[in-house]
Amino acid sequence: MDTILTVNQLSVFHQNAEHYLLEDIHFSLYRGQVLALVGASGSGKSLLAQSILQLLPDNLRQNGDVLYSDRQVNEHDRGRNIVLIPQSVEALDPLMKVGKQIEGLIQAENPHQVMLDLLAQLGLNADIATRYPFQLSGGQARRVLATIALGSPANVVIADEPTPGLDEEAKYEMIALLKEVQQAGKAILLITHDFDVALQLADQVAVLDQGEIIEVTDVHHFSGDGEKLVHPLTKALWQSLPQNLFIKYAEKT
Ligand SMILES: Nc1ncnc2c1ncn2[C@@H]1O[C@H](COP(=O)(O)OP(=O)(O)OP(=O)(O)O)[C@@H](O)[C@H]1O
Ligand code: NI
Repeated sequence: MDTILTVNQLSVFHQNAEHYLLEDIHFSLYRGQVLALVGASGSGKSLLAQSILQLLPDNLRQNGDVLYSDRQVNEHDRGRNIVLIPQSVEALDPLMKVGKQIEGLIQAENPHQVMLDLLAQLGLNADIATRYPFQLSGGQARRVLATIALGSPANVVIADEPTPGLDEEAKYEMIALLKEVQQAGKAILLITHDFDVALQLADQVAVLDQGEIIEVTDVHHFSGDGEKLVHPLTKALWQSLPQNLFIKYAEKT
């Protein structure tokens, strides 16, 4: 398969300390693939996204490799080759109309038309383009964020916690939006602590624990008793899903 993003021996640490926040991270993301990165709160998921995007806070440093198409990622890749779906519309410019912000990302001869097509594709009325971010409903906002990923020329999309605090319906809408992004041929690094969302979207799942990746595995390995999973924590994660607790209970009775 064709690798689009490779992370190799990546570490992130405090400027003045020996302590590692991420240690020896390695994985590959293939063209058109969804890799879910799961892990508990504080395990380092967002830091990993920031280090891939070269956006770490000033007090942190990184070393190791982040390769886009076999060369080191740099700031110019941001937005062009690798794009972040922000967690909320708060990441948008509050003073600029939504349509202009989407258009700004589109590299096509007629960005306005492409923007209108994308809105229509996602079931949004064209007048959304004339609104400011604060004038969007929650559902509209999520779709606008998805247009950012679809409109950008980037082949790699990083989605950091796209489904926090959403009710079931909104969660499934976000999953459907991300599927559209994937069908557009983009690779997605899906960061989530909602393991259920990861299983619905991902081809591969990487499990992060205290700054280290303990397992990268095919999503199909999450089946049965988890006998194809290697690390005890990965197995525990699988077995803790509500539907699996039910299976265990049913087997015992
Ligand atoms: N700028 C920083 N300086 C020092 N430590 C930081 C900084 N940013 C994050 N950390 C620490 O790094 C660890 C990983 O944080 P990170 O935000 O990546 O976690 P996460 O897995 O995304 O968690 P969540 O699921 O809650 O978003 C945490 O212990 C956090 O306190
Ligand atoms: Ni986070």
